[in-house]
Amino acid sequence: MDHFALRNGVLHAEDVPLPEIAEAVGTPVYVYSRATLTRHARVFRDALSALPKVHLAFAVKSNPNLAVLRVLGREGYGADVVSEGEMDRALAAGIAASDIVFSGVGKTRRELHAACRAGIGQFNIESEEEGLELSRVAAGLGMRAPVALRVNPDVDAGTHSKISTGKADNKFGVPYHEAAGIFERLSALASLDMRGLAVHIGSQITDLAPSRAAFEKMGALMRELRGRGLSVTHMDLGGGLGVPYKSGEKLPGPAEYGAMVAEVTADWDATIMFEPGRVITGNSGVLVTEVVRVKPGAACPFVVVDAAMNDLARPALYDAWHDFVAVRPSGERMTASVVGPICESSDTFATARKIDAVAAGDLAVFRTAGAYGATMANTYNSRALVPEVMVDASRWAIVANRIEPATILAAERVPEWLE
Ligand SMILES: Cc1ncc(COP(=O)(O)O)c(C=O)c1O
Ligand SMILES: N[C@@H](CCCC[NH3+])C(=O)O
Repeated sequence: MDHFALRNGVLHAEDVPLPEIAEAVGTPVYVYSRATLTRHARVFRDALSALPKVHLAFAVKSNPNLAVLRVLGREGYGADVVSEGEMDRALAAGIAASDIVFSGVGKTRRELHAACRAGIGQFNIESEEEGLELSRVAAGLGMRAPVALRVNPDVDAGTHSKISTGKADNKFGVPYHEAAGIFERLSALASLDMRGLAVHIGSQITDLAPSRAAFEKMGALMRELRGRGLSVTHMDLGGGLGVPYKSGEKLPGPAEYGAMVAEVTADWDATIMFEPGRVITGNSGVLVTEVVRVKPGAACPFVVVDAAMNDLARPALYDAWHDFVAVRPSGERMTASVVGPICESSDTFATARKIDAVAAGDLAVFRTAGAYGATMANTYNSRALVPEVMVDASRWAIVANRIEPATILAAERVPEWLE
C-alpha cells in the first residue's frame, strides 16, 4: 500500500494533502510517512522470521532524522552507525547502546573511546590496525570490546560503482584470504571479544545472486574459524537490499531476500545481524518542490524547480532516477528536463523525460527520497538546509527545521586582520 497517493486529484501523505504542508513550511521540504516506515520495518522483520536469532540495526546514514530513529527504535530496531554523531543520534532516539553496531573504515581514536564508554553492542572493525587500536582503547577503560571483523569478499554487487563496497579494490573490510589469520591474531587480545564476522557488499542491490555469493563465502570463513577452535557467534550480513525507484519496477523484495538468507544460513548456528537502510526508509519519503518556471530548451523545455542537487544529491552523484510527479496532476503529459537552480549542469533531476505536465507555481514531488535524501543535503550556493516533516495519519509535524542561509552566515567570522 502506498501512503503517498492521490485523493480527489491531490497527492497526499497518508491523510494530509501535500499542499497543506508546502503552504505552511515552504518548499523544498522532505515529507516522511510514519505508516510507511512502520510497515517497512515490520515487513523486513517478518521476512526474516524463519531465522532463529536475528538482530536488526537500522543503517542510520540512510535517514538519521531523530523522529525516524524514534519510530524504528520503537519497532525494536537497533542502529548501525558510522560516526560518533550517528551514535549520539541513535542514543538520543532511545535506542539502547547494546543494540548499536559501529561500522566504518575510519573510526577515530576519539570515536572508539566514546563508543566503548557508551557500551555499544558491537564494533565492526575493518582492519587489523583498527583492532589493535580498539584493544588499546578498551584496555585503557578496563573493558572488553565486542567485535566483528568486516571482511571484503571480493564480490561485485552489480550496483553503481560509487556505492559498491565488496570488491577487492574497495576500501572496505579486510581481504578475504587474510581474514582468518587476522581474526585469530586479534582473538588473542584480552581486551577484544572477537565474536563474529561482518560483510556488506554495496547499496541498492537489485539482484540477490551477489549477496548469496558473499554470504556463502562468509559461511565458509566462519566454518574455517570454528575449525581453528575459535568461537563465532554473530554473523552480520549488512544492508544493501535495493528498492524500486521507477513506478512498475519489479525487484526482489524482503521476502525473497529473507528466503535466500534462511537457505544460506540454515546450519550457521549464529545470531544473524542485518543493517538495512534504504529498504526501510527509501519509499517512506518524498521531496516536495515548487516549479519556479518552465523555460524553453534546445530539445525540450526545462522545468526549473526550487529543489536542487544540494537538497537531493543522488541524481547528480549517481545518475539516480527519482520519479517526478505533479501534486495536482491534470492528466496532461509533457517531455521535459527537470533541473534545479544551482549553477552547474549536474543539477539535473531528469533529462528529456515524459512527466506530468506542470507550470510555474505548481507543486510536484520526487518520490522515493526517504533514504540518502535529507541526510546528504548541504548548503551549496548558500541555499537553506532543507526542512523535514513527518506525517502520521491526519497529523503532521516539522521534524527538522529549515536552516536559513542567514543562520549559517551568522556562524562565520571575518578576523580583524582581514579588516
Ligand atoms: C556498513 C553498511 N551497512 C549498511 C548500509 C546500509 O545500506 P542500505 O541502505 O543499502 O541498506 C551501508 C550502506 O551501504 C553500509 O555501508
Ligand atoms: N548514498 C548512496 C548510498 C550509500 C550507501 C552507504 N554505504 C545512495 O544514495 O544511493
